Amino acid sequence: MAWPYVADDTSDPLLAADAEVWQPFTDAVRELVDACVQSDVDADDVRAAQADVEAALARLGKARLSTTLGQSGTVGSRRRAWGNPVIGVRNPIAPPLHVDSDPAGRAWSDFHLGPAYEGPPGLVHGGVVSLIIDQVLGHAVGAGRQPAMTGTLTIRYERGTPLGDLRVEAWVERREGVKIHAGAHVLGPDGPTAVAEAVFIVPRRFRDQLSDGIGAADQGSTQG
Ligand SMILES: CCCCCCCC(=O)SCCNC(=O)CCNC(=O)[C@H](O)C(C)(C)COP(=O)(O)OP(=O)(O)OC[C@H]1O[C@@H](n2cnc3c(N)ncnc32)[C@H](O)[C@@H]1OP(=O)(O)O
Repeated sequence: MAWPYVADDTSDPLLAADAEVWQPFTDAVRELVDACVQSDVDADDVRAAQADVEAALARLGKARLSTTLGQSGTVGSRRRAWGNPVIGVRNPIAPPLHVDSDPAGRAWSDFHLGPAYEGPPGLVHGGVVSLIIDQVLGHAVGAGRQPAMTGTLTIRYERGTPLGDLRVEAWVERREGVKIHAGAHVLGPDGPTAVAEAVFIVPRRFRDQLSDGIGAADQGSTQG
């Protein structure tokens, strides 16, 4: 089965101009989400703000994309990730994370999670921890330029992850044919809060793209 991408030949300057428009808007909506969980104004102000939001929704609803953002670009298009819930330029649900990676199969990000991500009191929701780990593992595995999807993700929550400034690190451990074994952890002020093991799988539909050598076990390297 082919990926459901629609051809997107938007030029880089047009993409950059589009990002300049959407980035500040998305930041403002993210602040709106924060205000939604933190504001302590009275009922009249809440109702007035609701009317303002509904007016904005009417304006934005005048035109809609015919596909999701992820489906709207070719494989190389940066716009594909704009709707991503961890890193997306156009997704206010995303914290967002800026993820760095290197070709050796490591990825990392320093990020901040506020009250919109709370699970237990003062702590990050476990599903959000998992979301972030999965994404950054994807960057570590993807740094080897290998299309692969999370097959199995196991997380041990060592202790609560406090809201605030955090770091996530992920790394490829080894390859076994179409399986890529990887690890990750989230670091809080007092050390690791969650530790993960994952198996990524090169999907059947991408296997004909396997470069020579990846088919054999290749311990400790993401280079293919
Ligand atoms: C920019 C970065 C973005 C990153 C985003 C973060 C990454 C993600 O969240 S991806 C989304 C979440 N993951 C998914 O939706 C995956 C859903 N699952 C699938 O699509 C498929 O089951 C898939 C691709 C994992 C495997 O399917 P398929 O390619 O048909 O595998 P298949 O040929 O049956 O099996 C190949 C090998 O993998 C193993 N395997 C298959 N599925 C799994 C699995 N889920 N876990 C572990 N091993 C598996 C098989 O046992 C087999 O091993 P062996 O060769 O030793 O017998």
